[in-house]
Amino acid sequence: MNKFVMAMDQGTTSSRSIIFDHKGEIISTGQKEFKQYFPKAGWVEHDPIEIWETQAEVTAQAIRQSNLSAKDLVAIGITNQRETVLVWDKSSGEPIYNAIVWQDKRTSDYCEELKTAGKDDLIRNKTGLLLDPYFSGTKIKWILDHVEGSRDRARKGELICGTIDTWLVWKLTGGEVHVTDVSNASRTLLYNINTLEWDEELLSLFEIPIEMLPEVKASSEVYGNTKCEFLDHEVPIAGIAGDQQAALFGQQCTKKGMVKNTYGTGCFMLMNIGKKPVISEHGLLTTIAWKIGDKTTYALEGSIFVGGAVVQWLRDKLGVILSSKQVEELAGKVEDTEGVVFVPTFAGLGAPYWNAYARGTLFGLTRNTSDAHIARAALNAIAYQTMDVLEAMQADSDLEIKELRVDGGATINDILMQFQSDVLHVNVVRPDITETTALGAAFLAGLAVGYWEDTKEISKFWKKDKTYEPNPDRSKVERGIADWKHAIKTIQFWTKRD
Ligand SMILES: Nc1ncnc2c1ncn2[C@@H]1O[C@H](COP(=O)(O)OP(=O)(O)O)[C@@H](O)[C@H]1O
Ligand SMILES: O=P(O)(O)OC[C@H](O)CO
Repeated sequence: MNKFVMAMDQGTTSSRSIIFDHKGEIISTGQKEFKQYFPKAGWVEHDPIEIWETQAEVTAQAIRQSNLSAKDLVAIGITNQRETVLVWDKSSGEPIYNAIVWQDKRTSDYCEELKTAGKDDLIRNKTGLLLDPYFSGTKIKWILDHVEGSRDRARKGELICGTIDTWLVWKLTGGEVHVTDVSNASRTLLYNINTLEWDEELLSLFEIPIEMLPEVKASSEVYGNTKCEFLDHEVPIAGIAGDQQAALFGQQCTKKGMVKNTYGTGCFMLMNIGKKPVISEHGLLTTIAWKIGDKTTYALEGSIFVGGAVVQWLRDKLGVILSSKQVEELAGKVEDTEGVVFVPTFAGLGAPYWNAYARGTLFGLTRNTSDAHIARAALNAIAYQTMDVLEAMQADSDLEIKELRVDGGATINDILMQFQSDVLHVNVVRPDITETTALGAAFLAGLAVGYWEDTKEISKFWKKDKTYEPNPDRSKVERGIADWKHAIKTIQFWTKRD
């Protein structure tokens, strides 16, 4: 078939557009990093215009590179960094404030207030989430509280809001379509995952006018056609999913009990739990994986805020490596960390501990500690955090996980992947195409327009690249795990709330 599907993958650090063929293989890719803004300690913002412009640029780039035109695309699927949210003027299209990013902690104190007021259970039962600044709801409230007159304007329907999928669809359709999908809505703290509706009680709690929210749709359907100059032909936008849910779909974890972990800026482990939500008792989130037709699939999720970002920190702040790739060479200079434990909680502790105030800490330094030990400890920390989440997931689901499918930028690192398998004592399997997030969005879009018939057809495209098998000798790894658990307890103890 001489037609193709494009996925737009708007991530935390870069915008990507990828064209796939009918076999799910990559034809071309455009990618561009954009600026991160850190206006205060714990605050993270993106410029929505830069997000849109980089996405437009990489889309044009991917089309150019493939020698195709927009006419050759049957559909576009959108996948996005989740929870990051913005508010904009409906008539002018101007954002009224920067997008507040998922990593941003400015609403920590407000979340604590709500916890003290006993709102945890209400939130958990309706949304599957927790009171943490990670999610969009308190960020929207912050914008409405701080941009003068904005709440009134929102009530009058002059201002609208959305996560990044909503912003991109709105821009792509020339301001005509204001929608999101269930997977993104389920990250806002405002969406009831049982009734599949915006929840009035929560909207009133956060003082967010319903008029400003997008319409919530399935993850695989035609939302509208593109109307923008860099695409010389109208293309249906036919798939939307948050990036971690898209990766679950791209990894073909379509059966209950299947699990994937994505190693990007953060790490996100998701388990397909089937057609009914299960509320976690071990610090995980319940979220909507996707909705296809009238069938909603749910997932349990463990969100780790700092994954590959610790490698960026070694590169950009510590300066011990020049590129992320070099971390493997540096860490490979030593056999182990010599007792150094690095807990890189630069953005608070996520699952399963949830402590928004925790900050990064290095333990066990000696006169012999070198940059190589710290680099190795940084990689180990990614694996240990994943272990904590997997333990919680096994406890919640009563399932023993035998295989972990992995993807994302950091899975290229053999030291990390082998250590991950050793620590978890399960096979870690990396697929041929590690761009599973984009692939998942492409699948959702292609299914909606009949490019692929059903999930059975696309399941054939998942191919294994490499399996990392655990080392049977666990003596050394057990010692490291004990040190890690001790470090996590110490961090919780040390954390100050001023
Ligand atoms: N060889 C490597 N070893 C470990 N981490 C790496 C390596 N190469 C890239 N990374 C990390 O992977 C992340 C980028 O992965 P990606 O999937 O593109 O993330 P995102 O979608 O969050 O932007 C960065 O945080 C980077 O530091
Ligand atoms: O952009 P990523 O890949 O770092 O993903 C971010 C997550 O969606 C945050 O929940």
